[in-house]
Amino acid sequence: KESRAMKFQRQHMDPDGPSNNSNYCNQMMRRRNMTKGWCKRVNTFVHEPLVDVQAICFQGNITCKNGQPNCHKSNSSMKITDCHETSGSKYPNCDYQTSHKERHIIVACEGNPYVPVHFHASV
Ligand SMILES: Nc1ncnc2c1ncn2[C@@H]1O[C@H](C(=O)NS(=O)(=O)C[C@H]2[C@@H](O)[C@H](n3ccc(=O)[nH]c3=O)O[C@@H]2CO)[C@@H](O)[C@H]1O
Repeated sequence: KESRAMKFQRQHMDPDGPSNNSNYCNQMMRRRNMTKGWCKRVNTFVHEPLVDVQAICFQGNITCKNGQPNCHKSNSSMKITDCHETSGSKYPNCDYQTSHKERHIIVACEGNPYVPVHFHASV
């Protein structure tokens, strides 16, 4: 069974990306298994080293939108790609808009070791 930490890495980590093509999201959403059963509507990939994203758990602690106390905001902005399902997207042909950005990211952390388990938002 996939751990929540590994699920976070599968869904959100791409240190070597992004290849600058507009098809990045269509490729990566399939490759990372987020188009099975339904098209995941929104997903962000982070293009920073895993250790830098794991370090966020020890940076700015903030309350999550859902009231949980275990969210953390990155000190610095990070290279990310936001994937948003297009209006024309129809399962199983999931279609995404690819947007490369630099943003501070907010993750939720859990466990021992205390690691990211949920991508909350980018600001
Ligand atoms: N405090 C917590 N502590 C620990 N765990 C917590 C906590 N809170 C939730 N979980 C858990 O996380 C799991 C999960 O999948 N939550 S999810 O909201 O659906 C994920 C969102 C995110 O993947 C994506 N998104 C969204 C925005 C964006 O910019 N970029 C972007 O990628 O869209 C998804 C839907 O929004 C679920 O098991 C929930 O229990």
